[in-house]
Formats: sequence, C-alpha cells, structure tokens
Amino acid sequence: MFKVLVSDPISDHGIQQLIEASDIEVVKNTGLSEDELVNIIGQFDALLVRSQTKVTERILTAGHNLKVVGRAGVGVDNIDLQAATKRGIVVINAPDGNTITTCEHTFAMMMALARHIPQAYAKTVSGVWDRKSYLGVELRNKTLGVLGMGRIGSEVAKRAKAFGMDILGYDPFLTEDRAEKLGVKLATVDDIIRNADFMTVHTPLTPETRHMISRPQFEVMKKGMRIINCARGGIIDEMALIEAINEGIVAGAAFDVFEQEPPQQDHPFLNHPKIIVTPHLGASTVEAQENVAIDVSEQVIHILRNEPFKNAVNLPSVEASVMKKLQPYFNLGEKLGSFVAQITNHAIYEIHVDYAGELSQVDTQTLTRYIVKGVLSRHLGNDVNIINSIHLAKSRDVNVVESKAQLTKGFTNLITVTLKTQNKEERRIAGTLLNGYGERIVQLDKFPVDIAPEGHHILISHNDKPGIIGHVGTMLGKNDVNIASMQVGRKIIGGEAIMILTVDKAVPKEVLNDLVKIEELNTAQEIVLA
Ligand SMILES: NC(=O)C1=CN([C@@H]2O[C@H](COP(=O)(O)OP(=O)(O)OC[C@H]3O[C@@H](n4cnc5c(N)ncnc54)[C@H](O)[C@@H]3O)[C@@H](O)[C@H]2O)C=CC1
Ligand SMILES: O=C(O)C(=O)COP(=O)(O)O
Repeated sequence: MFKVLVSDPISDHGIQQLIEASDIEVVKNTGLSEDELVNIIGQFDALLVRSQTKVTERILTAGHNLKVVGRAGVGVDNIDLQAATKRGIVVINAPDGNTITTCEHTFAMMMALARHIPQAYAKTVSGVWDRKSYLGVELRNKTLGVLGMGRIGSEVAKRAKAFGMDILGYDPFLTEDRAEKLGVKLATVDDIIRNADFMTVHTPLTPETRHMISRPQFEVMKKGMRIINCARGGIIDEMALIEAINEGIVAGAAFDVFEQEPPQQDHPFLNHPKIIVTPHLGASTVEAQENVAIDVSEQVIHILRNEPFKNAVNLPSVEASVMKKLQPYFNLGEKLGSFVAQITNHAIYEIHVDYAGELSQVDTQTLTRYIVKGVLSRHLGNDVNIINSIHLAKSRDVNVVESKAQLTKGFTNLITVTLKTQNKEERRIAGTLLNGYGERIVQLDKFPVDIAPEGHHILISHNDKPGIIGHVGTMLGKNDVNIASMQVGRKIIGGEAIMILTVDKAVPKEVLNDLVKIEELNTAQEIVLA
C-alpha cells in the first residue's frame, strides 16, 4: 500500500482518484511545521503540496520512502529541487491547470488598479461617499508590457487585445512568428520600461528574474506606469517600487505575491494608498484547484505504479512524439549499462553513449539517464534511478558523454555504450531492438554476438580451440546448471574468443572457479540482468 501525504489545502474532488485507488492511502494533514513534517514524512511514498509547504532538504532527507513530490500548481520554488534530484525523488507539477484562472486574476488586478476599486470600496463601506478621489484611467489605447510570454503571459496578452490595448511582449523564447500570431509587438525589457502604461510580469523567479525591475529600471521608466505582479514576489524589487511610487514614477501597483509570504504586518505595501494586494490568490478558483489536483494526482498514481508519467520538473522535458520513440529502448538501455558495468573491473571515468540510426535524430537525454542508471546500479543498487543517475555520475567525477552517428551496422537503431576507466580498460557493448525479436545485445567489446538481455548469463573468455564448448557444457551439467542458449564470438579461427551462456538460474561461485580450470579457458564471470 502506498501512502500519500497531502500537506496543503488541495481540492478533495481533484484528488478523488487518489482517494479511490485501492493501492493508495491518502492522509490529509495541513499546516504542519518543518519539524512536524520531518517526523512523519518517513512513512510516505508521495507528498502533495501547493505553495505553503516549504519542501526543504531536511524534509526530503527524512523522506526515505519518498518517490515523488507533487506540486498542485506551477511554481516549484518552495521545493528544494536539487535536494530532491540528489535523492532520486521526482518532482512533478501541474503547469496547465491554473493558467486561465491566474490570467483572469491578473486582469481583475489590472482593472482594480485602473479604477481604484479596493480603495473606493473600503471608503464607501466606511460610510464616506467620495467620488472625486478615485478618478481612474481606461485600458483602451494604453500600452501593456508583458514580461514573460509563457502560458499565463500569452493569455493575458490575448485578453488585453479585446480591451483595445497595444501589447509589447518580452520573453527570451518569444519568436517574431509567435508574437505576430498573438498580436503582440516583440520588445525588449527596456522598450517596455520606457513605453508601457501598464506592465505585468509572468516569469518564474530565477536568479535572472530576481529584481529584474529595480532602481535602474525605475529611473528610466515611463512616468505614471501601473505595475502588476501575479507571478512571484521578488521579480520586482519591493523597496525600489515603494520609492518609485513615492517619487511619482509609478502611479500604482497590484501585487498578489510577495518576497516573503505572508508579508510582515508592517510591510510597506499593506497600507500604501496606491498599492492593492491579494494573498497569493492567483490560482484560487474552484476550477483551477480541481484541474491542478486532478493533473497531479494522475501523475502521482503513474509514478507510484511505475508507469510512464509527465510534467517532471527535475527531468529533461521531452516532447510526447520523441518520448514515444525513446520509450521502447528504456529497458534495453538500462540492461546495456548494467551488463557493461558488470564486466568492467576498474574505476570508470567516462560513460560514452553513441546513438546511431533513427535515435541519432532525436533528443536522447532521457534514454541516457536509463543507461547511466544501469551502469551505476552495479554499485549503487536501488539508490540510483533516472532522476538522480546523471547527478550521481557527476558527483563521482564520471563524465557522461553522448554522441550521434549515422553508421548503424545494418540495424535501424544502435546504442553503443563504452565505459572508459582510469587503467585504460575500455569495455563496450551495443544493442538494438530487432523487429520481431525484441531487445538484443549485438556486440560485446570487439565481438559480434546475439543475446537477449535478460536473466543469468556466464561470460567466458577463452582461446578458440576445439573441445572447450563440450567441457563447459559437461561441467555445468554436472552442477545442475541448465543452459538455455549459447553464443560464441570470435574474430579469427583459433584466436581470442568469448562464449556467452544464458542459464536458467544463478551460478554458484565454485562452479565459476571450476570453469577457469579448464585448459584454454581464461575467465568465467556471471552477469545478472534483473
Ligand atoms: N499568483 C499565483 O497564484 C500563480 C502564479 N503563477 C506564477 O506565474 C508565473 C508564470 O507561470 P506560467 O505562465 O504558467 O509559466 P510559463 O513557464 O508558461 O511561463 C514563464 C515564461 O517566463 C519566461 N521567462 C523566463 N525568464 C525570463 C526573463 N528573464 N525575462 C522574460 N521572460 C522570462 C519563460 O521563457 C516562460 O515563457 C510563474 O512564476 C508561476 O509560478 C502561476 C500560477 C498561479
Ligand atoms: O501555481 C503557482 O505557481 C501558484 O503560485 C499557485 O500557488 P497556490 O497553489 O495557490 O499556493
């Protein structure tokens, strides 16, 4: 039975499928402190959060059963991604479910800002009928600058057009074509600062976006600008903004998010007449909360059941069409890595993976993670998975190098894994998927072979002399080791050769020791491909 902890308020309706799953127990316990979480997290396989729970390294370390942290929303800045990756815990989010809701909140804020709605409301309900203090501005014919034209920024731009606004958009990934389709003029941050009447930010908080609007930007800003932040506290420098408002550069600001949440009671935004605030409500609608909870629950179930999943934040993102091409190779890749690692005797400094054929045309990073997992699992066992395999290799000074080649040696696809060691030992394995035959190992070091990569194998190196095969067969028979198949690889008659036997069960050490006593037989080793 898997145990899932829900530590923030997440829609019950949205997590229904988790609640109903017969192999999953859901525990809802919100508002816990870090210490309280550290104490209980060890029992759980999955943790579901929104933005309140700070998923720290301490919590992740204590979560020795944790396989996944699911974020019912977009931003994962409350989760220590590095620590999760190090521990092989997959972090997933629900990037699409709250886009429209947050876009609509941004609009609500923009209109409230243009017409002083919160201030006017407060005055009216206090009994004062004040019509002259709240002269507003129209949105029509105003220029809106959008910083960050991702999901939310793009939706804001679309709606702003309906309001008759001119839109300047900046995003490092915004192309002319896409800008044109959205009816947005491609701009720089500087264009926006100097020309916009309203500016809204929709980027994540990164080292690059932290304080991207600060004193130097306010100094050259168009006078009277109104600023909205429904993305992340810290993108706009809060103290520099207060100064700019007090100096008359900025006419007003609407903030849903803060550098520290909740802000201190004496935070200057909380009683400023020109600043309106909401308590991080961007994603808080019935619809969005259901959407994100459904999305994240679905993926958590997949992860717990070891099924393919999407929206992993600490894995390279791969298009569905590419994933479809890669997926059939995951098991083969891991087995190739595992096999070649078992025959390598010295410390590895490089794992070189070469993709030939169709695989050379696609982004193979995810497949490489499986291969590296296979290699490292020889010594790290279950501590390695595809989330942390690259990290674990790097932290052991093992380079992971990918190359792409067209030469497939007659196969549609060929994966060649070479392990290089400090002692100049270099071991190589190659495999492919053969139509109708499935996964095959087709090369081992310099020898062409044909082996199904599963179960128990004995790898023998010997000199190509008559009678050896017979000796080996007899000795294994005597020890009750049944041979399922046998492959012999050699380059020249009478030269160095290898024999790979697939056997039905584990081979006792003594039998391997006896095998090497056979004349002309050099080494005998068991390879296990689980
Ligand atoms: N207030 C709330 O409750 C909510 C806040 N958010 C936040 O809104 C923000 C945007 O969310 P989405 O649109 O879903 O994300 P997204 O990933 O679709 O878009 C973010 C965009 O920012 C761009 N970007 C990154 N660095 C940039 C830079 N230096 N300058 C300009 N653009 C840059 C990216 O290229 C990307 O296109 C995130 O920070 C998210 O956490 C999202 C949902 C609810
Ligand atoms: O999805 C996001 O990035 C949000 O900021 C929403 O946060 P919340 O789930 O409402 O705590």
